[in-house]
Amino acid sequence: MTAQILDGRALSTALQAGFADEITSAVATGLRPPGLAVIQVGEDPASSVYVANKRKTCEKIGMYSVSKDLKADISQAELNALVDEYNADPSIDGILVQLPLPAHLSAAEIIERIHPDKDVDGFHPENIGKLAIRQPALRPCTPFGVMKLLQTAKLDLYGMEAVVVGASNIVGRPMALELLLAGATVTITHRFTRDLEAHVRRADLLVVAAGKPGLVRGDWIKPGAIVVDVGIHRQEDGSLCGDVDFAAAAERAAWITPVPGGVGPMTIAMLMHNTVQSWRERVACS
Ligand SMILES: Nc1nc2c(c(=O)[nH]1)N[C@@H](CN(C=O)c1ccc(C(=O)N[C@@H](CCC(=O)O)C(=O)O)cc1)CN2
Ligand SMILES: [Mg+2]
Repeated sequence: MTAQILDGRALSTALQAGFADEITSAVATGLRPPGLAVIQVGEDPASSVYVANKRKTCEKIGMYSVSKDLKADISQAELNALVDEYNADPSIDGILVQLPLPAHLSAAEIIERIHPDKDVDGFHPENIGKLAIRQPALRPCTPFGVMKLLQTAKLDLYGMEAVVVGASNIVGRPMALELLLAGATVTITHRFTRDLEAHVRRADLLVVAAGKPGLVRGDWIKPGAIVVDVGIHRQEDGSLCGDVDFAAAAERAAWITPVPGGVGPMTIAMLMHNTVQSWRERVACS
């Protein structure tokens, strides 16, 4: 078997075209465009690539974006004050602080500081709580993007054995909540899981977000499974790879996401989705 590709790059491009049309039409009628504030602290090279992609995408679809590149030694109080400014700014619909932050800063504190209605990353406890109890919310972009990819491929997850590898606040945990909402039977594995291979072997749907290149071997994949790889690692030759041995996994899986071109571009598409959603609600109320 050779797996069909879940093409996140193509879907992201299509979604962006839809947002661009909506924004162009709204602006033509005199409405302001959606506004996104993108904050980066320090110069982590991978973060700089992602932040540049986010800013470029805003420009491409006609979204207003403000960029703040802050020195790595900025204080928590200064960062909080900047978020307060954007919380109060009526031209801004979404605020994102790129993670990870330097060690002296608290991600939890800054995430809670962002107004839940402008939390386009969907990381605020209010938004995560709403996701957990099936209320409408701004949803974390990576898991939301994975769901959009699966829905677009018309993959019905109802009753499936879903295994999520990794329990981070930004991917693994909200991913498990999304899959539960979609009717899957969900297992989350993590660093204390005793027999990862046994869990992976019984997965009809496997989502791997462990941050370890090549962690999941191709021969662990259940024949016919859906494999979603959230990992991104730059190799010595400059190429990118995921947490799953792609070539071997693609021999057994029915569907698989590539790295690059799978989940990464969907994260950006859903960030645009969330910002447009926040903007729609704000302009409708103004
Ligand atoms: N505030 C946030 N920080 C982080 C998030 C997040 O959603 N919000 N997620 C990750 C990084 N991330 C988004 O910020 C992200 C990762 C990867 C991509 C992407 O487009 N990847 C491309 C390859 C890009 C490359 O050349 O390196 C792909 O997979 O095709 C976008 C966003 C952690 N931090
Ligand atoms: Mg609210």
